[in-house]
Amino acid sequence: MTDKNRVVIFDTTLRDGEQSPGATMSHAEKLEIAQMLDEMGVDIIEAGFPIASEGDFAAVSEIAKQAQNSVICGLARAQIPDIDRCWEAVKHARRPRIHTFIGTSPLHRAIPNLDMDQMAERIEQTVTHARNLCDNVQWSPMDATRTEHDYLCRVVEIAIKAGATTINIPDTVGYTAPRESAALIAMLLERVPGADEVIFATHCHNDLGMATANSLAAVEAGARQIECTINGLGERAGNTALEEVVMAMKVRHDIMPFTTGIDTTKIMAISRRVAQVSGFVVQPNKAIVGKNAFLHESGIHQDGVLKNVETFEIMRPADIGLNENNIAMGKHSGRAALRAKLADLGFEVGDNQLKDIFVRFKALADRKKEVYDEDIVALVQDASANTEDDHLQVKHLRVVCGSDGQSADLTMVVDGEERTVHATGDGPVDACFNAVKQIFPHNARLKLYQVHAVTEGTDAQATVSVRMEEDGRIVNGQAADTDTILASVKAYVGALNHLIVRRQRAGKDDKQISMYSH
Ligand SMILES: CC(=O)SCCNC(=O)CCNC(=O)[C@H](O)C(C)(C)COP(=O)(O)OP(=O)(O)OC[C@H]1O[C@@H](n2cnc3c(N)ncnc32)[C@H](O)[C@@H]1OP(=O)(O)O
Ligand SMILES: CC(C)C(=O)C(=O)O
Repeated sequence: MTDKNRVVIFDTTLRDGEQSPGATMSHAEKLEIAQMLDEMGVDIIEAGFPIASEGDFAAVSEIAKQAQNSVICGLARAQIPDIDRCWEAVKHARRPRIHTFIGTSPLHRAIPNLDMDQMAERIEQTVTHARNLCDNVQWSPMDATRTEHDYLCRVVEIAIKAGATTINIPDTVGYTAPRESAALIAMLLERVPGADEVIFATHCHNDLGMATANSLAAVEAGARQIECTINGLGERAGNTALEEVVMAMKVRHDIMPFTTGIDTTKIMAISRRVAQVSGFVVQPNKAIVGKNAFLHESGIHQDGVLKNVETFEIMRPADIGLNENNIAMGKHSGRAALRAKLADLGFEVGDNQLKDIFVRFKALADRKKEVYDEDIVALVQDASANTEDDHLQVKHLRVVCGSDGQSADLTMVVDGEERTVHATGDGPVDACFNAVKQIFPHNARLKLYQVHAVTEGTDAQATVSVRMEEDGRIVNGQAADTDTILASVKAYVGALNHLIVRRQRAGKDDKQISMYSH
């Protein structure tokens, strides 16, 4: 890399992001997100942890084959079988990378029960092994920010000598603070022989809400790779959010004169898609991608923005791909306007998909006075979440609720066969879910049921997220409708459809599925 101020963006949405409990993505969803990351200019995609499961291995291999520009990286413990498995998956990429790690702090050294010398030897062996397979090797001392400085310098030097080309310094538990984060990188650059021949990376978690600040401080001290995820997805309080560090360096280029290869106009589209496939809704006041990030509601702000937008906006919505070209959508709009609106919102759809979304759009426009951008996003997401190929489909629902009790009459199509049941419950949603369970008996546990109004007004669409768990497998379902109860049933059924696919993929035979469904 020739430009000394170019910061490499390493996205780990598909690895560390997917480690958030419940954020598991399907194979197809991972491929789609990887393609979006590749197209938006992410330098390195950490696509998964190949030894973790057959599914992870398959996803990393496919992403490696599909990637056009990004380096494709897989994670491996400091163990030879992990590294071999990782290489088997990433070797298909035009530009593969192996990322191997081990916890170096006193707390983490105790886990594999290695003393300082034994661990140093393990690092030397495993990094050498990785480098013999691949000429692009990243090494991480996990929990670096709680590792003794002398020992950290010693092991980083060993990793560099063994052939690591990137040294990542993780703040695994989100413990550091900006000044300390900068000082740690500066210390390593100054003390470790060979430090100037590798790239130093920063990998921060957000437990104290400082991941973005800590990452940027590390860059100011000389790190040139930031590890991050879309929407800050990740374990516990998450990882550094890609959109935050990238936009911070763009907007405050005057004091942080660093560049990235990211096409920032693609941020909104990928943020929405990651929120949908992970089931992690973005909080409205989230920096950059929150629904309110560019909204001005109070009079003084509105007055200021009308007179000069810069009074209350430090970046343009268009910079992150937010539509400023307001084509008003309603029941008189046609396919051309819908296609243009979808493109504005970052959705490229084929003719068949457009046809399907258009039918749903017209049905919505008939029911709703105004159709907002958020409604259209919900519509697209609903269309891609619930399709005609699904094993279970909701055909008809009638709900009775009120002070005299609640019941549901539900008709569903199960693998082509129509079934109708009547069920009661503790509330209308409970009655509906009981009806679904009568039609498709299962033992999956409901882990999350969340309703979110897409826009204001009593005719607003509701997006409903459902998360379920069966034998450690976690699946999500999402749906949108102006009828909250119908959206709930569709989301619940969507999660069950994912579960069926997961069971089939895990080798659980179709017999069991049909046994449950009779
Ligand atoms: C900070 C991070 O994000 S690190 C990445 C965390 N991500 C994940 O763990 C997700 C994927 N993980 C998995 O699927 C599983 O944990 C596997 C497949 C990797 C391992 O599964 P298992 O063999 O059943 O081991 P288990 O998870 O119970 O315990 C982890 C083992 O790895 C060892 N280990 C953990 N990290 C490392 C490391 N970096 N290098 C070498 N060994 C390690 C532990 O010592 C323990 O081995 P031990 O029981 O012999 O002491
Ligand atoms: C594997 C490492 C880089 C990690 O995810 C962490 O330390 O948080």
